[in-house]
Amino acid sequence: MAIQPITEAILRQTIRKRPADSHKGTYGRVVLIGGNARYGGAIIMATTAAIYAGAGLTTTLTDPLNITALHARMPEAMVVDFHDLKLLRELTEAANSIVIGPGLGTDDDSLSVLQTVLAGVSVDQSVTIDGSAIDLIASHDLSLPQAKLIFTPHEMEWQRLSGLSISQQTPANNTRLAQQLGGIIVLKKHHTQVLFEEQTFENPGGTPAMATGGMGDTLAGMVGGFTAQFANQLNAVLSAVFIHSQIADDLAHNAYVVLPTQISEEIPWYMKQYSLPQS
Ligand SMILES: NC(=O)C1=CN([C@@H]2O[C@H](COP(=O)(O)OP(=O)(O)OC[C@H]3O[C@@H](n4cnc5c(N)ncnc54)[C@H](O)[C@@H]3O)[C@@H](O)[C@H]2O)[C@@H](O)CC1
Ligand SMILES: Nc1ncnc2c1ncn2[C@@H]1O[C@H](COP(=O)(O)OP(=O)(O)O)[C@@H](O)[C@H]1O
Ligand SMILES: [Mg+2]
Repeated sequence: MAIQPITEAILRQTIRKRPADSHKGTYGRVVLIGGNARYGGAIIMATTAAIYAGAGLTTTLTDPLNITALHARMPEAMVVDFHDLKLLRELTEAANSIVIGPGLGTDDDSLSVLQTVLAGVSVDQSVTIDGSAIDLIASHDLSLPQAKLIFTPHEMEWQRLSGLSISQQTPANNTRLAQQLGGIIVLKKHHTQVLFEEQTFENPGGTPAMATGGMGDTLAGMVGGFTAQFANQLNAVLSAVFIHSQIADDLAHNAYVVLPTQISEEIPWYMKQYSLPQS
């Protein structure tokens, strides 16, 4: 099947005016898990993006070293030590949308956290698997749960997960491996592709001004926020991918580099535009 562009029509269908008679419970409970002692910034950026993307309630499970920093930046988030596996399991089970992996790391503690999360998720939950969580699944050949799975690998992570070297990552090979894996695959690169069943979508936007650590962590948080709010999971993912790079392209008109946290701050303004009736 031909590769389809992600269009603004998909965003207008997805990001709708909020009903007046609604509350934070209406817009989803997102749980984000990641940020070890070395990569605290990754989970702070993912959490920031989920909140700016409109998640109703956001809880982050991370290394205790990151708790003060995260609270200082985003008091909207609830924050818990991810070493408490009992609480991790309880909070994960109560979420609509789970994001695991930004800055999680790949040591034994990170593996226990990931295994606890994967063991506790159910079919109705959206689970976004990013960064270190992709690497751990690939290196330990972990079995995947029945859930609405979304993988967000860059090309190197896709190589580890699929076994396809970057030069072998052709549309036909990617589709075959994506179908074997199941779920939605966001293959991040210049002109990111989103693969779902037999369909492949391509993001028309994106700029090398985005090549800064934390840009993918920000996308993962946006995907968490959008999948928690918007029922059609594929459209939620496509909308997150599109807006993420659209903001960057707009900022890059006048800036040589765009920071991930700058993207997050712009998300609500862009969502508003897509929610308005077309004149
Ligand atoms: N501030 C922070 O705490 C940050 C933490 N990070 C976390 O660090 C962990 C390791 O992730 P990394 O991605 O750095 O490490 P990886 O070792 O998985 O991949 C990075 C390398 O892959 C190669 N590569 C090839 N094609 C690529 C593509 N299309 N896009 C990106 N890289 C490509 C690049 O040479 C790059 O050095 C993740 O958990 C991630 O979330 C990163 O997000 C960076 C920022
Ligand atoms: N040259 C580029 N063109 C378009 N998008 C880019 C470019 N460089 C990076 N990006 C985007 O930035 C993000 C990088 O993701 P990732 O490598 O996971 O970052 P990190 O793990 O550091 O947060 C992806 O969404 C990718 O599409
Ligand atoms: Mg990444």
